[in-house]
Amino acid sequence: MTHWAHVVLVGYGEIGTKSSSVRARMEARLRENLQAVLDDRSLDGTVDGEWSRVLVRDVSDPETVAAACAEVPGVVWARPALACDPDLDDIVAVCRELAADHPESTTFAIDGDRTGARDDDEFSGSDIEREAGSAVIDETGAPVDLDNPDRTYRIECREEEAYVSTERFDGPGGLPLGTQGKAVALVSGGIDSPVATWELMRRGCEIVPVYIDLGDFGGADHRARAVETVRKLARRAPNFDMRVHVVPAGEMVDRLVETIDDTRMLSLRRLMFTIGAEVAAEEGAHSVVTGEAIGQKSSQTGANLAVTAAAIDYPVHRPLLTWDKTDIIATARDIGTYTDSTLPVGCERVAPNYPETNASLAAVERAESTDLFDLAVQAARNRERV
Ligand SMILES: Nc1ncnc2c1ncn2[C@@H]1O[C@H](COP(=O)(O)OP(=O)(O)OP(=O)(O)O)[C@@H](O)[C@H]1O
Repeated sequence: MTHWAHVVLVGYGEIGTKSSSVRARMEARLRENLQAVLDDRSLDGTVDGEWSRVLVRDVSDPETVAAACAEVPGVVWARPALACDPDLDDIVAVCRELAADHPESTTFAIDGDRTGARDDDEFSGSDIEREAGSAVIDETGAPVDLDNPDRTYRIECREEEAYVSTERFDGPGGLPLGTQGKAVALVSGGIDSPVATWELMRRGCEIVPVYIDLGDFGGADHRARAVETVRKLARRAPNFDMRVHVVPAGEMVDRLVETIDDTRMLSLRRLMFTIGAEVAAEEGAHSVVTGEAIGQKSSQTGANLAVTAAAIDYPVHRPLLTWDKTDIIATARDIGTYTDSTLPVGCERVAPNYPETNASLAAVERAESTDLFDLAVQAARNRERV
């Protein structure tokens, strides 16, 4: 009787290219983040570490655990697998087991590897492929298709243990969250800013989410939408505090609308960046992130992006700068923020009738009174966490 256990294998990409000390640190962080997601979702599973692999043991629902792992930054793929002794007969027996639910009239391939030290007379990766292949044919009668198989039996035989899997969940790649410092993300709850926030998370940045309440020009439903999109993202990082910093900026916006006309939207953006920079200074973040894309709106022409970023000394990161809207929407759907982002919210227009598309920094600055920036900083300091 072959003994096997349900596990989930987790593969990562870029972490593997790091020096051994960086890699050890990143792997440890990834393990911690994965365990936090499983615990947060009350899924059975203990994250265990092995060289160049992260493995989840003691799982009772391998598919759900693998799907959850595949949501975590740094993960390239997750596979529900059966683990057995690194013995050819055992591996073949496990393949037979998995072949029991081989879908009818579908083709297959075996992709087998053997790693680690072994004697010359021991079995090789090709032996695994040949023996496992015959077993699957024997069980199912299914035809082999090495180029475009419907199902691949992936077998990894290591020194200590072998793993057999037929299913793969693709992850987001990137780096483990918490390895690249903190970034302030300006989150409006629209379609773009949650995607931009996610891009920074995906590259390992801890996020300080900031929603700017525009007073009469914003509204409770606007804010609820922003908070809900951040909550969706936070499910992927429950061991980080992603409560939203809500900045009460009604007075600042009223003053802006009273005093500035054509260049108002650029000044609004500059005030938002000022708020972002103030929060970044207080929270120890290295940058401010927005969902802006070149040419998407009048305030986002190339010239205008330069003018708005000049308001602060912190770098303004715009990960969606070159993305087309269709790609942004596809990612928003993928990460689960799209539905909340598209809830209709009523809000008054801050935009003037003829917004400037090609402003000079000097012209924008001339129209701005310094008390506007004081109001921005004050609003940032009066923020609340929700
Ligand atoms: N009320 C707000 N609070 C925080 N950040 C905001 C707010 N409004 C806009 N931003 C930031 O400024 C960027 C550009 O603003 P814009 O008016 O184009 O946003 P939007 O269309 O309302 O939302 P999104 O860009 O998220 O789709 C946003 O991507 C976001 O980073």
